[in-house]
Amino acid sequence: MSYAKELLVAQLAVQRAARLTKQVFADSAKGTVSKSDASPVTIGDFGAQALIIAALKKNFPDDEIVAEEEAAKLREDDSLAEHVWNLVKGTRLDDEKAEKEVLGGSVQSKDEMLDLIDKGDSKGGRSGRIWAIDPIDGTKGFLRGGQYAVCLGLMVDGDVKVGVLGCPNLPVDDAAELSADIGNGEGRGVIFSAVQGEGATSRPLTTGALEEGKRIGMKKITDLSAASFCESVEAGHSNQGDAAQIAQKLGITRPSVRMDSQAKYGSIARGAGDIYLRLPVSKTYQEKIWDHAAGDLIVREAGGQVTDVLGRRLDFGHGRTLAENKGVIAAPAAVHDQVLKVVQEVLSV
Ligand SMILES: Nc1ncnc2c1ncn2[C@@H]1O[C@H](COP(=O)(O)O)[C@@H](OP(=O)(O)O)[C@H]1O
Ligand SMILES: [Mg+2]
Ligand SMILES: [Mg+2]
Ligand SMILES: [Mg+2]
Repeated sequence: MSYAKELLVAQLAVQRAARLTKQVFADSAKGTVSKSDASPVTIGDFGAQALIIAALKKNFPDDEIVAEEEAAKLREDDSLAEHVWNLVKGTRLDDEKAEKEVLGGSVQSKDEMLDLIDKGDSKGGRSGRIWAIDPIDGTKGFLRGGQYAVCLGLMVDGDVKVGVLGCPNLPVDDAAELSADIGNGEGRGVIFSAVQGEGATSRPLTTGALEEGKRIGMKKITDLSAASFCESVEAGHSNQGDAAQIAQKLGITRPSVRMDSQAKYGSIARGAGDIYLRLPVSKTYQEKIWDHAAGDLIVREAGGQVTDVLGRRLDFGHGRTLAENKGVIAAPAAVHDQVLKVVQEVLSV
């Protein structure tokens, strides 16, 4: 199997980071601060990013990393940094051997943690090995008590080769009904993974990475009117009015399931939902590569097709953003063209 070591490290790194985010999710104080674009970041985002980068630097010291967060806010506020440091030093896998031998054990000091967080500052691009990290995707969902995902992808020369999504609040059961609810938390926590050319799998977030995942696949739909749509919860992230018109034109009567984060990609990849639409809300917003790299590969390896609203494949080689794409349409390969056509009619593109 290709990229076996990368996959193992990525799965374990996501699993460990998700232990940290789950702890923050359960705590009432999430240490939220506002970023320059007014979006939120929490101690969970910082801590998870530090742990993932520590594991990547130990195993692949020469690889570049594009990660969402930076340590500046923590360097300005020592009590916030201390809070994150307590989480980081207290989080390890149960499997001691995997923790030490694969992930490289704990981070040594608060300063090392801050430096690690800042190692995610690569400009990205089309050459070499570059990891994309979203330590908590769907931070707003995370704060609301909804879905969120810990996301990691490896790109080689601009192409996503390995994708891992840890979704602590999705059901383990691939056959569970599509819903954004998190219930009482029982039976929850799943990792979706894919390696290019080798299919996509899911397995419980809590078991060791040595356990084989189960193959997942998109649902085979012939009648689009019976399809279910997945969309963002946040109206500011995707145009919900346009999506409603598209659904209507396709004859879809079921209401969209609104779910935060790349949990949407994972959900359609395992056939719990059918179509994920992310429709541009502004002319200027550029999607970030860490919001899509893992999900794009997982859906394509599960039998789906992912393009932007102009029908172009997502291009991860343009730096930290998907500068040459607008919006996202992810659907089973057999019906993607049909969906794209209606999207273009409604958006007049
Ligand atoms: N105006 C906008 N349009 C599209 N996506 C946006 C956006 N503003 C923020 N986002 C992104 O939407 C992501 C969440 O996606 P979703 O809406 O599917 O839950 C955020 O990830 P983070 O939560 O990691 O910051 C953020 O990067
Ligand atoms: Mg964010
Ligand atoms: Mg994100
Ligand atoms: Mg994030």
